[in-house]
Amino acid sequence: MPNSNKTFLRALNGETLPVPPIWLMRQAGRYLPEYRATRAEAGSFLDLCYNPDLACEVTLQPLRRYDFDAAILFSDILVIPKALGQHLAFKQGEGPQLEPIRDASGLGRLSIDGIHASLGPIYETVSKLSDAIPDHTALIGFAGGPWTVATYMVEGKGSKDFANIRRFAYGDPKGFDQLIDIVVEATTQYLLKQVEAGAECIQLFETWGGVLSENGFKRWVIEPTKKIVASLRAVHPDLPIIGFPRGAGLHMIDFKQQTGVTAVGLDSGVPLKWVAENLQKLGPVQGNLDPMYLITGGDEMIDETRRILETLKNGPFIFNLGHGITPETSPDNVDKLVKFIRSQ
Ligand SMILES: Cc1c2[nH]c(c1CCC(=O)O)Cc1[nH]c(c(CCC(=O)O)c1C)Cc1[nH]c(c(CCC(=O)O)c1C)Cc1[nH]c(c(C)c1CCC(=O)O)C2
Repeated sequence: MPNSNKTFLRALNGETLPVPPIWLMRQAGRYLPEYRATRAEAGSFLDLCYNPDLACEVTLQPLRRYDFDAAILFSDILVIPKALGQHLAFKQGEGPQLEPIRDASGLGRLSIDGIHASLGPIYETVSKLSDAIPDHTALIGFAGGPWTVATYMVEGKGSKDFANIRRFAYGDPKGFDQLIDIVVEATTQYLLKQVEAGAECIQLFETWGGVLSENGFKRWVIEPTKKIVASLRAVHPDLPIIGFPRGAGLHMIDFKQQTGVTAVGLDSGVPLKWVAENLQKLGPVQGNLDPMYLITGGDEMIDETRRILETLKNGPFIFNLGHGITPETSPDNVDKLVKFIRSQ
C-alpha cells in the first residue's frame, strides 16, 4: 500500500488530490549551479552516473531547493547499451555517441551476460537514495523505452529523421525484433534490480515513440512495453509504472490499455480537454508544461500552469513538464512555479 505520506504514490493509486504532487523531468541537471559543480568534481557526465555518492548527491540537490514530491534516480537511459557492450561516450556539447548497429549482423556485438556488473553502481545509487530521501518523497527508478534506447543504438547519436532505424525496422522486422528483445530483457532485469534496491515507482521514457508508423508503434512500442510491465508485475504486483510515450497522440489510449502502465506521461502538445475526457478516465496522468515556459517565466508561465491545473483537476494528476527541463532555465522560475502550484 502506498505510504499515505507520499502524495506522489497516492496520485498514482488513483486519488484526486486538491494540490497535485510535483516533480520535473531532468530535475537534476545543468540549470543548477550545484549540479555543475558536482559534475566537475566527478570528471564527466558518465563518471557522475557511475559514482553512487555523487549521483546520490545530485539527485538530492533539487529536493533541497524545491522539496519535490518525487526524486528520480540520477543516471541515463544509455547505460543499457553500454552494459550490453556497445561503446558509449558523451562529447561535451554534442550529446551521446555510440558505435552504431545498422543491421542484424551487428547484434553479435551485444551480450546480456555482463549487465549487472556494469550496472552495479547504479543499483548502489538507488539503495543510498532510498535511505537518504525525506519520508514524504517517493523514489522513481527509470529506463528508456526499448524503441528509444534502440534509436541511439542504431543511429549512434541523436537524430532528426531516424532514417537508419526506420530502414532497419521496416526492412528487416524480424531482425529488428531481435534487437528489441535484447533491450527488453536487459531493461527488465535492470528495473527489477532498481525495485529491489528501493525504487517505489518506475518511469519508462519513450521519447521517440512518435516517429513510428501505426503498425510500428504497436510492434515496437506497445508490445515491448507490455512485456516489461508484465515481467515487473509478476514479481511486484502493485508496482506503479509511468509510461511516457512522447508524441504518441491518439495511440495513448491503446498504449494505456494494452501495456498495463499505471499512468501516462503527457507531452506538451496533447490537448488536455481530450485527456480529461478520455485518458484520465482510464487512470492517472502526468504533465505537461512546455519546458520553455520555465525560461520565459512571467505571467505566461503562470497562466499556462493554471490552465493545466484547471483542466486536469477532476482526476488523478501529477504535475510535470512535457519534456525535460533545459540548461537555460532559471532556478528562480522553478521556485515560482512550485510556489504557485502549492498555493492553489
Ligand atoms: C533521450 C534520453 C537520454 N537520457 C534520458 C532520455 C529520455 C528523456 C528525454 O528525452 O529527455 C533520460 C535521462 N537523462 C538524465 C536523467 C536523470 C534524471 C532526471 O533528473 O530526470 C534522465 C531520466 C540525465 C542526463 N542525461 C544527460 C544530461 C546532461 C549531461 C551533462 O550534464 O552534460 C543529464 C543531466 C545527457 C543526455 N542523455 C541523453 C541525451 C540525448 C543527452 C544529451 C542531451 C543533453 O545534454 O541534454 C539520452
